[in-house]
Order: sequence, then structure tokens, then C-alpha cells
Amino acid sequence: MDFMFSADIRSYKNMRNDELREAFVTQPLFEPGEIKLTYTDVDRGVIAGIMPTEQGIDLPTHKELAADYFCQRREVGVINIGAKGQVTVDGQTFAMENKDSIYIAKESKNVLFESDDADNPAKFYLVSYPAHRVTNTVHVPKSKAKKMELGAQETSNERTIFQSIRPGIVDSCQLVMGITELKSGSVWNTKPPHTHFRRTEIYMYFDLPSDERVFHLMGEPKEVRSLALQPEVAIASPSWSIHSGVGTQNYTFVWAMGGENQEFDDMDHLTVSDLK
Ligand SMILES: O=C(O)C(=O)C[C@H](O)C(=O)CO
Ligand SMILES: [Zn+2]
Repeated sequence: MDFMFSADIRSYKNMRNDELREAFVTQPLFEPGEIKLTYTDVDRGVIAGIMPTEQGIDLPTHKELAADYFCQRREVGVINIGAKGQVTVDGQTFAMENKDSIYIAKESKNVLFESDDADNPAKFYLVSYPAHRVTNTVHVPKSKAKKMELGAQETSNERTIFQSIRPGIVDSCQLVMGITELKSGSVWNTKPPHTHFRRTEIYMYFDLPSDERVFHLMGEPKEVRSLALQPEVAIASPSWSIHSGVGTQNYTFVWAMGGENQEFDDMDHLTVSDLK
């Protein structure tokens, strides 16, 4: 497991690009046959990319979690951004199509990730936060997520939000998670931008050719910094930071939040003209 130590609201302003990346951006998450885990001190999130090929891949614990098994004190959200696969939780198997989600409840002991076809593997993207109570493991097909249509073609931000792990669909402890798909020709996500002091957030851009980029905006609205992100790395946003971005073409991303509340609409709204 990699460890990412974030920067605070004062120090990020004086950091070079490579220092900001070290503090907030993971390494590339997907390697065939591997699980790549990153721990961030932003709300004690764990981020992982899991790409099984011939063999299944178990979710391992780590000495710094001081837990007998990964979910002993944690909840987990997983979205499959690759081809078909399956996730088995304590003997129960869930088929995972592209963009399906699964919520794995605290105290689930054995979690196994598998691809249906080793030559066309699944890519399981995982975000986990500490959990305080035991709930149920739930599979959420993309069609069962709550859909929100936002933006317009004229402002290059026409997009669909799919909220799959959220109150009313999944009884999670703090995790709220889903995906946002930008329409062809639209490039701006989270425009107009926002913060939410009650929650932190992790973005992971994908469905973008490897030589294209998303210029992710972070920081306080009056001190914005940008990082050019390749697909399939994740970036953590502290509670004080905006999280928005503009791509060199359209793309999709997974967002995941942890914190004080689970109200998706609880945002401190900004306008583009607030940004400096
Ligand atoms: O494009 C958007 O707008 C988003 O996807 C917003 C994220 O879901 C978010 O930041 C929720 O707090
Ligand atoms: Zn947000």
C-alpha cells in the first residue's frame, strides 16, 4: 500500500506541481493481475485499482490498518470501469457489468475480485472509509442509480450524474459514490464549482485516451491550482478545496465522498467568477 500525506490549506499555496501531486494524486491504479492500494490521510480514505486476469485477487489487509481483515472496521465501495467481472463477498457472488457498483459492508471477511475474461479484464475501482456500524452488502447495477442531468452543450458541461451509493439506495455509514459521464463535446465537470466543508471527495477520471488529459482544479477558490491528470489516477480533495476540471475531450469519472454527512446536495456553491 502507498501512503499519501496531504498538504494543508496554508502550505498547498507554496507547493510545486510535483509536490502537489505527491500530496494528492495516486500512482496509476490499474496493472494487469494486480491490486494497487493507496492510503490518504484525507478522511482516512483507501483507494485501490484491481485488475484480475487469470487468477482472482483477494482484498488484503495491511499492517497500518491493524485489522484482522480489510473490512473489520471499514466500508467499501467498488465500481467496475472495465469489462465484465464478479465480486464475491463471504461466499456470495455478484456479477459486475461495466459501471455497476457494489457496496461492501463493515465486517465482510473475504472479498474476491475476478474477471470473466482474462484477455478483456474487469477494472474494479475501490474507495473505502472507516465505518461505525454493520449494514448490508448491496449490488447496484448502473440502471438502479439515481440519475441527474446537468449542464448544457453551450457551456461545454452537459453531463449525467449516476448516484449509486447514496441514502435511499444503499445504507452506508459515510460513503457516497457514483459516476459522472460527460456528453460528447462537453469537457467541464463540476461547473459551476463548489466546496462542501462537511465532506472530502476523491475523483478518478477514465474513459479518456491515454494521451489526453483532464486539467483538474484544486485549492481554495481564491487560490486555484491546476494539475494535468492522465486517466486512471485518483486525486483527493480536502474539505476546503474545490474539485472541478476541464478535459481535452469528454470523459467519465468516479467521485466518492466521506465525512460528516451524506447529503449530495449539501454544497457551498460558487460561480466561475469566484475563481482566481
Ligand atoms: O460534474 C459534477 O458536477 C459532479 O460530478 C459533481 C460531483 O459529483 C461532486 O463534486 C459531488 O459533491
Ligand atoms: Zn463535490
